[in-house]
Amino acid sequence: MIEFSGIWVPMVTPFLNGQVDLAAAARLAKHLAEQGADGLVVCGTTGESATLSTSEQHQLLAAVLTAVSKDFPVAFGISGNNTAEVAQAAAALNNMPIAALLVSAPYYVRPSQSGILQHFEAIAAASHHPLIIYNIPYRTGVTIEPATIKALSLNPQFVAIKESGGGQIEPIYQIINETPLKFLSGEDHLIFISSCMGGHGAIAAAAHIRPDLYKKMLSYIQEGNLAAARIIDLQLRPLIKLLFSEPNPAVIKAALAMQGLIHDELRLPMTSASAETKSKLSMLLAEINAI
Ligand SMILES: O=C(O)C1=N[C@H](C(=O)O)C[C@H](O)C1
Repeated sequence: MIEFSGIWVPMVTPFLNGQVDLAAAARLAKHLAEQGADGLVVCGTTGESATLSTSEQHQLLAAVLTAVSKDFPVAFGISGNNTAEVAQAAAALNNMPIAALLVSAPYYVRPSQSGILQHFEAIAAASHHPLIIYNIPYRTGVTIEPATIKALSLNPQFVAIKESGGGQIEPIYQIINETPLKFLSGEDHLIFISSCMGGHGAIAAAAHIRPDLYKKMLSYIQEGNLAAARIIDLQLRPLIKLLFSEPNPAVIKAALAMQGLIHDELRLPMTSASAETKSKLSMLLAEINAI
């Protein structure tokens, strides 16, 4: 039984000379599992999935699934703004041993809440996998309102939500208290707060670096030791801020390159972090013993 809780890492996609670096992806997946991540997401936002062909996405998924143990959960991100195509893409993954699909709202076209509901229902009908709803309005252009999330949660195929709603507290309360969904923060700087509110963890790109610290913070919160959890939160906060100071995943890739895990390469239109950010980054990584 997969627990959709704890600290999941939406993996970057390593590149080498313009190609997906499958060996580095496998190495990174293994490293994150050994460092204590509770699960991985392949082809999330951080995975630059918008620049990957379907065949590259599937090869990447296969490389990651082969690198980790059979019972280690790996979710896969799908998105799109043509419901029939996204449902077809979901159905194509029905035989893959993945833990769940992470599905964002249709981007760019700004549908009504009824359209969003029907989009998710069509994907659920096409898929044999559990689904994680991904609410990220600053990227898609549309918010999945709490009422829509509640309606979707009546279908047990929807198991969790990754909430990146910009930090408004009221929807977080409503989702945690009025739906059976596992609440996973998609706002890395709000993991402490949302977990104190009853959230179940996070899908956090920042947790590429020292996932063990995020897990420790979460278990202190669950034990009611808020003072100890706050110390970790305060320790992580400057790094989280820097990791998102340039378009993600530039700074995270720079950090992983400093750790010797991947090459510091992105696909256009994404670009590498600036030299100034990299010099601040090496200091902050050293402070938390990450390099
Ligand atoms: O890929 C993800 O999943 C995440 N992406 C977010 C973003 O870049 O918008 C950040 C979050 O940590 C997880």
